[in-house]
Amino acid sequence: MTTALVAHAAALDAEAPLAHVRQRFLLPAGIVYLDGNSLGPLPAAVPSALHDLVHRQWGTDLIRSWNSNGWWEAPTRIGDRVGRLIGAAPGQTVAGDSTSVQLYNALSAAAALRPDRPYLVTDPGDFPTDRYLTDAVATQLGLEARRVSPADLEDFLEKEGDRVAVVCHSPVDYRTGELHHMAAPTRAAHEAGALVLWDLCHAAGAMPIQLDALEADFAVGCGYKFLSGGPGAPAFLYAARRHHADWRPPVTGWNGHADPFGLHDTYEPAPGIGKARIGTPPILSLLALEAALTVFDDVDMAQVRAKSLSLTGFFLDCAAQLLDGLGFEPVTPAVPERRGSQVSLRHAHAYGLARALESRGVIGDMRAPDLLRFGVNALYTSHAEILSAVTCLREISTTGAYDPTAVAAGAVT
Ligand SMILES: Cc1ncc(COP(=O)(O)O)c(C=O)c1O
Ligand SMILES: Nc1c(O)cccc1C(=O)C[C@H](N)C(=O)O
Repeated sequence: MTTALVAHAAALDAEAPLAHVRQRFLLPAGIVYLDGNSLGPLPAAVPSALHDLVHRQWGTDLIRSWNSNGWWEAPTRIGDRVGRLIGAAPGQTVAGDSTSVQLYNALSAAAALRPDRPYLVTDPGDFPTDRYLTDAVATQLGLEARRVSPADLEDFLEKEGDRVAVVCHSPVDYRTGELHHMAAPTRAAHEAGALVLWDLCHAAGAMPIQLDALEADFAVGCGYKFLSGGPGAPAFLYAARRHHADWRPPVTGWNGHADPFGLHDTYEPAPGIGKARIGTPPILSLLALEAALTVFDDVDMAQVRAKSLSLTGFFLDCAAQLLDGLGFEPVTPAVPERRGSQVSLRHAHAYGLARALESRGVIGDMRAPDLLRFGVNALYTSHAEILSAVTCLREISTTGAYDPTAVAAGAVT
C-alpha cells in the first residue's frame, strides 16, 4: 500500500507546477512544515531586505528614509502588492496594524453606511476575534450581532436581509478547512441592500480571490499565514473604491489625515484608501512583508489553487488508506470546490498526537477540542512530504508513541 503511495507521490510531484518556488523559502532541513495557515515559513528574500532596512535605511539614512526610502508610502504600496493577490485594483488596499484592528475599523465604518439597519451578521464558527469584534461594534453602535452560519446565510438574507447592515464572514473555516462560496452570499447580501466584509486570513495567497469582480465591499486578512510575512506581520484592509467618498473609519489617527504634517486642529480624512491609515506604520514588519511577497512573483494563483487541491486531495487519500480504523475522522470536505488549503482530522487525542508529530519533525497544529490541522501551502509543500506526514501519524498511532492524556492547557500555537 505504502509503496504504491510513494510512487503516486513521486508522479504527482514530477508533474506538479511551481516546484521551483520552494527555493524562495528557507525551510529547515528534516522538517515537514504544515502550519503555514498559522505562521508562514521564512522567505529567502527577507533576511537581506531586513539587513538593508536596519543598517542602511535606519542606521545610515535615519529619518530621511521616510522620504528617500519610501517608508511613508509603504502601507499603500504594499497594500497594492497584496491587492494583486486578491483581485483588487490599485488604490483600494492598505497594509498595517493587525487583522483585529482592521476588522474593527472596516466593520464599524461599513455599519455606518447602513444606518437604518440593526443587524451585524457573523458566522458562529468563525475565528473568535471576528465574533468578539462584531459584538463590540454592535454594542457601540446600538446594533444587534446576529450569528448566522454560511449554510444558513442566504436563507437568512432572504427572510431578514432588509434588517442587515453588514455580513462579516470568512470564505475558509479556520478549523475544518471547508471553503464556502463568496459570490452567491455577496450577491444575496447586495440584493437585500446589505454590505459584505470578507475575512481572507485563510484564503489570501492560497487561492485566487477576485474582490473587485465579486463586487465585495470590504475585506481584511493577515500577512503572516499564506503571505508568509512573518510573526505579527501587518494585516491588510480592502475598501472598494465606490465606498471611498462616504466611508469613515472610526479610528482617526493622524496618518489617515488629508494633511498629516499640517498638524491641524481637527481631523479631515485623506481621500481614498489613505483614510484607512491610522498611526505610524510598523516599517520593520511592513518591509519584511514586502520582501516576503516576492515569493508570488510570476506565480499564477490558478496554479497555486490546482496544486493546493492536489496536495490536500492526496492527503485525504493517504489518510483513508493509512489511518483507517485508527480513530481519525477527516472533517475537511473531499469535494475539491469545497476545500480550502488545509486538511483537518478529528481525533480524541489530537493534542497528544500533534505534539508527538512535532517531536518527529512534522509540524501541524490542533484546535480544541479535537481537531488536528495541517495547513498546506502549495508554494513549498510536496506530495512526498504529505505522505511522510501521514505515514508518521500512522506510526505514532499504531505504536501508541504519544500521550493520550496530553491537553492543550495554556499552549500557544
Ligand atoms: C479567520 C481569522 N481572522 C482573524 C484572525 C486574527 O488576526 P490577528 O491576530 O492578526 O488580529 C485570525 C488568526 O489569528 C483568523 O484565523
Ligand atoms: N495569530 C496567531 C498567533 O498570534 C499565535 C498563534 C497562532 C495564531 C493564529 O494565527 C491562529 C490562527 N488564526 C488560527 O487559524 O487558529
